Amino acid sequence: MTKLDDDGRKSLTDAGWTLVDGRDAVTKTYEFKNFIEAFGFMTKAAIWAEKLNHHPEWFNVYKKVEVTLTTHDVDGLSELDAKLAEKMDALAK
Ligand SMILES: C[C@H](O)[C@H](O)[C@H]1CNC2=NC(N)=NC(=O)C2=N1
Repeated sequence: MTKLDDDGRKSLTDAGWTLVDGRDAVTKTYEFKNFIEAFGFMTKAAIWAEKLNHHPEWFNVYKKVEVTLTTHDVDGLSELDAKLAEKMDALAK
């Protein structure tokens, strides 16, 4: 697996993901209507994460879910982060 190229990084930031300081990773905070919506999103995202064998770092408080994506295997962003980000954005709609 290789690191995500510049076009891939631009697509992520265009989609509202923010590059993390001091780390090759992106982050986004989703806010839902309530805890059930937030947890429903996490449940669906978890199934996709297993399917892709690529797992988010995330933190949930009530209706907010903070997600950070990076690939430990390449010590930075990879195509898998782009794929999971796209999936999560679709699930959060
Ligand atoms: C052995 C297994 O395939 C790896 O540990 C997978 C699992 N999930 C993963 N998730 C993430 N975010 N990065 C990885 O490098 C990664 N590697």
